[in-house]
Amino acid sequence: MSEIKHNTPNLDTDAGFALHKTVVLVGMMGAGKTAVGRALAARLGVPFLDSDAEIESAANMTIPEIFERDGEPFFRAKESQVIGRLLDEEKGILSTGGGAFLAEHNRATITERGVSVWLRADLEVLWNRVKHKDTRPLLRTADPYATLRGLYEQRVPVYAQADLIAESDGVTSIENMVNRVVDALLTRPDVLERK
Ligand SMILES: Nc1ncnc2c1ncn2[C@@H]1O[C@H](COP(=O)(O)OP(=O)(O)O)[C@@H](O)[C@H]1O
Ligand SMILES: O=C(O)C1=C[C@@H](OP(=O)(O)O)[C@@H](O)[C@H](O)C1
Ligand SMILES: [Mg+2]
Repeated sequence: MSEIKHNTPNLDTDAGFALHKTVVLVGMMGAGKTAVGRALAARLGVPFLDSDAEIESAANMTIPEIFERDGEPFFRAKESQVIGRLLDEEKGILSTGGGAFLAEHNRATITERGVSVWLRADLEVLWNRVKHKDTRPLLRTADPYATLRGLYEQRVPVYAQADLIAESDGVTSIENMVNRVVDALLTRPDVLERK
C-alpha cells in the first residue's frame, strides 16, 4: 500500500465515530472527491485511499501519461482492479476518479462492498475548479467547457444511482462539505454511528 493511505496530517480528527463500511466518493471531476475524501478520512480517523493516486503510484506515471501511453481502456481496467482491491482492505474513505462509477461492474462492486456518496455540484462550480488545471486528460480538447458539459449531462443520471448524495451547492469550503457528507452518512447507522 502506498503512503497516501496515511497521508492525512494537519486535519482535525473526531474520535467519536464508528465507521462500519468503506465510503466511496463518486461524482464529476472537480466535485471534491479527493480533497473532501482526505479531510473526511482525517475527521473520522480512518484510512484515506484515492484510486487515481493508487494507479499513479503503481505505474510510476501520472494519469495524463497513462492515458497518452496506454490509452483510456487500459486506465479503466486498472481503475476497476484498484477499486476492487481497495474495497477488500481496511474500512476507510475511497475517493474514485470521475469515470469510475460509470462502469456497471464498478457500481456493482462498490454497492456490494461499500456505500457510495455522490458529491453533487453544478456545472459552473465544477468548471471553475478544473479549468486552470491540466491534470485531467479528458479535458484536453479544443473546447474543454463543452467537453465537461457533455460528460456532466451523460453522467449525472448515473451518479444519481449512488446510495447517498451530498449537495455542494453553496458550500465554499472543504470542511463544510465534510460536515455535509458526515450528516448524510449518519442517516445510515449501518454505515456510520456516533460512539
Ligand atoms: N467544497 C469545496 N470548497 C472549495 N474548494 C473545493 C471544494 N471541493 C473541492 N474544492 C477544490 O476544487 C479542486 C478540485 O477538487 P478535487 O478534490 O481534486 O476534485 P475531484 O477529485 O472530485 O476531481 C481542488 O482544488 C479542491 O481543493
Ligand atoms: O472523469 C473522469 O473520467 C476522470 C477523472 C479523473 O479523476 P477526478 O474525478 O478525481 O478528477 C481521473 O480519474 C481521470 O482523469 C478520468
Ligand atoms: Mg480526484
